[in-house]
Amino acid sequence: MTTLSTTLAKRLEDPRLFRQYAYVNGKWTHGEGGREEAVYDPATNEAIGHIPLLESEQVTAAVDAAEAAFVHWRALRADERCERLLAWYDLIQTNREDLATIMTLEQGKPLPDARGEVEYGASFVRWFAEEGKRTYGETIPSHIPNASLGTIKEPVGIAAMITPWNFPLAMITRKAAAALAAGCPVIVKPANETPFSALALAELAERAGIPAGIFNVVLGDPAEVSKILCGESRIRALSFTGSTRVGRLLIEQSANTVKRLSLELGGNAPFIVGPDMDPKEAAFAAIDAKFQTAGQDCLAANRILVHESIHDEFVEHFSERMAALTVGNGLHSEIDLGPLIHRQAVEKAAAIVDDAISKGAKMVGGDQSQAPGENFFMPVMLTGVTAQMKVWREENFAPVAGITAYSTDDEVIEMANDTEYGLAAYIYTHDIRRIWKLMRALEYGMVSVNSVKMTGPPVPFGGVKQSGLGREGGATGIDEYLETKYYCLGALGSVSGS
Ligand SMILES: NC(=O)c1ccc[n+]([C@@H]2O[C@H](COP(=O)([O-])OP(=O)(O)OC[C@H]3O[C@@H](n4cnc5c(N)ncnc54)[C@H](O)[C@@H]3O)[C@@H](O)[C@H]2O)c1
Ligand SMILES: N[C@@H](CC=O)C(=O)O
Repeated sequence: MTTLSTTLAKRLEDPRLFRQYAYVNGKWTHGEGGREEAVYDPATNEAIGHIPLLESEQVTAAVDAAEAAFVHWRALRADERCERLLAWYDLIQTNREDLATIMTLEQGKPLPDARGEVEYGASFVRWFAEEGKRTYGETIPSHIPNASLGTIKEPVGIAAMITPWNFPLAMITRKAAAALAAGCPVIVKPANETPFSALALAELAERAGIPAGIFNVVLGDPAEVSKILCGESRIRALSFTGSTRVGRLLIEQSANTVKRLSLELGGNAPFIVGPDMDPKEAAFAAIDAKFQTAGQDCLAANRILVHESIHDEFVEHFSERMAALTVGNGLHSEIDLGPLIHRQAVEKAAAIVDDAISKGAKMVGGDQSQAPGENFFMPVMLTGVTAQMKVWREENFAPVAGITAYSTDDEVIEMANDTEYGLAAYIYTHDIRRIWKLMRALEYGMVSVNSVKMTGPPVPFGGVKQSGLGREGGATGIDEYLETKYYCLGALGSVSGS
């Protein structure tokens, strides 16, 4: 195995958080076939480390380990699991700076954003540590003489998690903490672009006293590993965050084993600005909603729909503010946008911009000769975008903002809903009737009114249409990992009220 890269070695207070192995059954594991893959810092294209690609038997060994460990983990009291999860939470917080550094190096996002993600990811661990103590069943008024009826909640079983590269830590903790709190062992397959955050979480889980076999990280060829996880009948729940394309594939592959599926898929968020808004305030909010994580966010405001009466002023403020955004290596200070994850993402963004221009959109910004490296993409504003353009139809996952004008509420509702996606939508207006009308008519799982920030542990995060199935976080997030067992206790004798 290749040695720790000098960049990382120098930067971490605790170099043991940087692991270049898979983590199976409490052991750091290399690939038995000798296959490995390099992981690159997208800002510099420097290899920051290597990961092993496990053989299929090694992935199956993770399932064996989880199966064996399940017996003990589910038997713990909820408050005992809570304590381990809180210890994990504390360790994540204590090692925040190292975790943020690892994340910036593998994902590219600016260090302050990476610190924010570590906090955000940790917050799910604390939330579910507590929620695990509240997995109540029900008492059901009986319709059967002399019987008592009710439900209890039981862990669904081994849960597999396949996670994306854009939020390499929080997308794991939002799933894993819920499953662990429910009493389920977990097998995580992170994106190969960003495995080191997942492996650091495993190191901290071990230190927190989470037993061997309960939190596993498998690495390998994504299609190969996912096929095994989907086809494994002992894995009872599969939680995936990623593209709708891969989500569809996983649904197909899981059909034979009839698993519980939780899918957090792509988004194509509309950002609607009403005629009563201050165009500057709305433009600044739209900038925040579009350009975080360099636009590589499922919540990114892709289609900005502005009332015609304030459109031109809005566009002016938007372009002024966009021009002030700084693009560079996320490790440097005062950076707003880091690189895209790899060169293909840059090429895809360029193709989306070219397509829009060829169909009549006007471009502001986007002088790519100013890009500080080959994976960087300078932010672009496109005005006059239409439903025929890729920028409207596809999730661009890049700093490309499409803006267009509308004239009536009914028109903007139709425009906003004109997509296969239904994850999140933003509304900016202070008119309560308009807010209510739009909020009810928008076909989205989450609607945020006059606020860019909408997520956090208490929130049922998830989409409708082809943006996914199920909800993560909130009071219901743990249900994705619980089965309801109904019981009927018969022949109890006659008890009044039974
Ligand atoms: N709804 C949400 O909560 C949410 C959150 C974050 C990201 N996302 C979505 O994730 C996407 C970006 O992430 P991404 O590019 O990593 O997504 P992706 O679908 O390409 O990859 C996600 C995961 O699937 C794996 N994968 C890739 N190809 C596979 C295959 N053929 N078979 C099985 N697994 C495969 C990857 O290794 C990774 O672990 C965007 O569409 C974004 O909207 C959604
Ligand atoms: N920002 C999202 C992740 C989407 O890419 C979240 O908060 O979960």
